[in-house]
Amino acid sequence: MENNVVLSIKNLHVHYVTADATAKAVNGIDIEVREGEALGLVGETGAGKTTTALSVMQLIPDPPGIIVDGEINFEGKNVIYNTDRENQKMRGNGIAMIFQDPMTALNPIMSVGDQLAEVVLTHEKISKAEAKKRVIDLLEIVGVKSDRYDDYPHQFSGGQKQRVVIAMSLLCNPRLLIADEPTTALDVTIQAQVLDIINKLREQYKMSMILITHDLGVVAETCDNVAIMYAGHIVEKGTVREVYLHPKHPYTRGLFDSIPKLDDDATELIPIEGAISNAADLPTGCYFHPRCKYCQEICRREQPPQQGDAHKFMCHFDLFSKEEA
Ligand SMILES: Nc1ncnc2c1ncn2[C@@H]1O[C@H](COP(=O)(O)OP(=O)(O)OP(=O)(O)O)[C@@H](O)[C@H]1O
Ligand code: NI
Repeated sequence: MENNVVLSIKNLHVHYVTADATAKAVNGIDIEVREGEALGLVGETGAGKTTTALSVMQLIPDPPGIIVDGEINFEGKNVIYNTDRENQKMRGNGIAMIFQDPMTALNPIMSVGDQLAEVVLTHEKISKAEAKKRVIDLLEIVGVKSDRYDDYPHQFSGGQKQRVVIAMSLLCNPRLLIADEPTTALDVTIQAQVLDIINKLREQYKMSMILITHDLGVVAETCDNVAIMYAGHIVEKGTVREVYLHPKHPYTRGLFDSIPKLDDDATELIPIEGAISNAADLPTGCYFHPRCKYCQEICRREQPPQQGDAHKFMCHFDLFSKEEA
């Protein structure tokens, strides 16, 4: 693998095609994730974050979803051409995904211990006793006591369920964890605990991670790099430090301006003025232009180029570098 790149997405385009509309959910994004790196993927609702994650997992519902163009290379292999069997293997011990709602991952009519053991047994040739031991050990690590092995999902609180799901996603030592708003459904105090667990395990297992969230504070605490997504584009990306200290895209600026203080608890994004564009009816030129207070004629006409090297942004202008100098 070149430079320890675990995941490399190139020029990915994903549409949802229905009888009366084509929603252009992802419109040519590039993402790279290295060994051990945590990348935050941030953007308002409808930006295309989950679609990106599902594309990597090869779980886009088809129909209506279609990967129209691009590459998704995981450990050097384009997963778009995977067979079902290869996908199963990849989801077994290559990439794991944690969904926002833990119940999508848990079977309500099977005890938690049994379903986790089953995950291990379908992917590895080990004995039932060994599988059970692995499950109990991992449940302990995420803070679920072993005497809950035979309990059913409905007997767990929301936070406990999400711990179980985290344990489940790590059973087969994935190289990449995709966490899609893993704490949104939880109380604030529980959120911090769950993030702590994810962080510790990530270090312990040297996992890479893509963390999808609306919460810029969570990204600051958890991630090395950040990608800001808007209407199916990555409009800005770089190290958390660079992007937070020197945001270069008007949209990123807007996101930070909408937060009272970064060290405040209220880091949830407050929507900036105007609504995100309808993916089935995207504007001409720069997709952000209808909401941009710096909009010029060229922005209505032409899609902006990518600027920058390590810190990239997609804009016709470089509006904020001067004021910093
Ligand atoms: N199954 C589907 N059929 C049709 N359109 C869809 C489908 N799933 C998503 N879309 C559309 O694709 C676009 C991107 O949706 P996606 O769920 O990827 O956004 P997101 O960034 O994850 O948003 P959120 O923060 O709300 O989870 C939206 O316009 C959405 O309406
Ligand atoms: Ni989503």
